[in-house]
Parts: sequence; structure tokens; C-alpha cells
Amino acid sequence: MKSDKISEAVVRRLPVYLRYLNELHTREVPTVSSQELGQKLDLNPAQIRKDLAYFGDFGRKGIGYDVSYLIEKIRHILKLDQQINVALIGAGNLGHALSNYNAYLQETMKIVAVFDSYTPKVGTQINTLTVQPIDELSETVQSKHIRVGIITVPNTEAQRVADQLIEAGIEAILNFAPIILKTPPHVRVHTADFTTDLLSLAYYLEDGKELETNEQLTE
Ligand SMILES: NC(=O)c1ccc[n+]([C@@H]2O[C@H](COP(=O)([O-])OP(=O)(O)OC[C@H]3O[C@@H](n4cnc5c(N)ncnc54)[C@H](O)[C@@H]3O)[C@@H](O)[C@H]2O)c1
Repeated sequence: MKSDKISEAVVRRLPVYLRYLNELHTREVPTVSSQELGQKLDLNPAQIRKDLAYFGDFGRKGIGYDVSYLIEKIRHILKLDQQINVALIGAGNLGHALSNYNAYLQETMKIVAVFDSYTPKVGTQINTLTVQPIDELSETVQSKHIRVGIITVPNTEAQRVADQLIEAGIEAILNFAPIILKTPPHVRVHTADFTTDLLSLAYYLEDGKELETNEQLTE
């Protein structure tokens, strides 16, 4: 099956399955049913069976799915059976947090280089990584076989950085800056938008509990 035929919704669910399967693997649980997956992940078991059957017949009736085998298959489908090197641009507050998180990640996507344009930040350490000047982006993308870029620069700089990443040859971008990037069709862009996620939560809050005056805001 060609990966470009898989719907985006399925591709987004696969890492969710993978995370729980890895947890089961760590606990040495050999098999899991679609019912258990559904219960733990708050998904419909029929949907899970459909998603997984899409890639081949993994489940065995009455036994469920072999955890190790399913992990291997999903990693292969997601192309995570190889290490994918990632560059992060913008060693500020968010860039630091993400790079530090990376240090504890066991997954195969790994931040292997961090860049910044602000001279005092260049040469500083974030865990094992030394912040590099942005001028070294292209050369490092080539030498470290970097395929994905994470953008954590201010929104006014994000398009410029995206252009630099594309020019350097990366294939996909995770953008944290609150702007819509203009990119060519061969570059996949995912935007992580903390602010709109937070703002849209307001809609689901119960009516009638609003603070009535500005005074209450400062109490
Ligand atoms: N999506 C989210 O969940 C989320 C959450 C917080 C912040 N943000 C966004 O992430 C971005 C970073 O936020 P922050 O709080 O870490 O900002 P910050 O100011 O702490 O860090 C930005 C860093 O980018 C560097 N930089 C600026 N221009 C650059 C360039 N052209 N090339 C390389 N480096 C450059 C700066 O020197 C600085 O170190 C902002 O766009 C912000 O709106 C997103």
C-alpha cells in the first residue's frame, strides 16, 4: 500500500496506537485486543480494526494483536523504522523546551541540530546540542541527513526560516509560529497552534460562570 493513499485521519491515529503499544511492550504484555485499545485510547474498536486491517491482516480472532509485531508494522508504515533527523530553528523559550524534551525521547525522530540567529545564543548548550549559527543550516542539513525542520522563531521570521529550510532540502516542517507558511507542494507542513487550541476551548466552558467585572480579574 502506498503511504500517500492512507487518509490523514488514519496517519494521525497510528502514532496514538504506537505510543500505547510501546507502553504494553515495556510491560511485556504480548497481545492486545481491539476492545482494549479502544477502551484505553477512547476510540471505537471497529475503527481500530478497520485502520489496522488497512495495512494487512494483523489480528488473530480470540487472541488479538501481537504487540511486538504490530509495533514493527506501524513503525514501518510510518517510516519510523529508521532514525529521522530533525533540525530546530529558534533556540528561545519554546525551542529550549522542545529540545530538552527531545533528550528523553526514545522515538526515532530526533532533534540533532539547533540553530539561532542571535549571536549570544550561538555556542550555548541545550543538553548535548550546541546552538549553531543559522548560516550553517544548509551545510548541516546535508551532513547530518536532516529531513524535518521545526520552526520556533517569532512569526515575523517564520517564512524566511521556512524558505531557508526548503532551500536546504528538508522535506517536512512542524511550524509553531502562528502564521500560515507558503511552501511548495512537495513539502509537508504541520502547524502546532497552542493559541487557537486554547481559545477554542472557551466555547466548551459552561455558561454563567464568567467574571462579571474587571475588578474580579484583579482580585
Ligand atoms: N504553537 C505553540 O504552541 C506556541 C507556544 C508558544 C510560542 N509559540 C510561537 O513559537 C515561536 C517562538 O516563541 P518563543 O516564546 O520561544 O520565542 P523566543 O523569542 O523566546 O525565541 C525565538 C528565538 O528565535 C530566534 N530567531 C529569531 N529570528 C530568527 C531567525 N531568522 N533564524 C534563527 N533564529 C531566529 C531568536 O533569537 C530567539 O532565540 C513564536 O512564533 C511563538 O508565537 C508557539
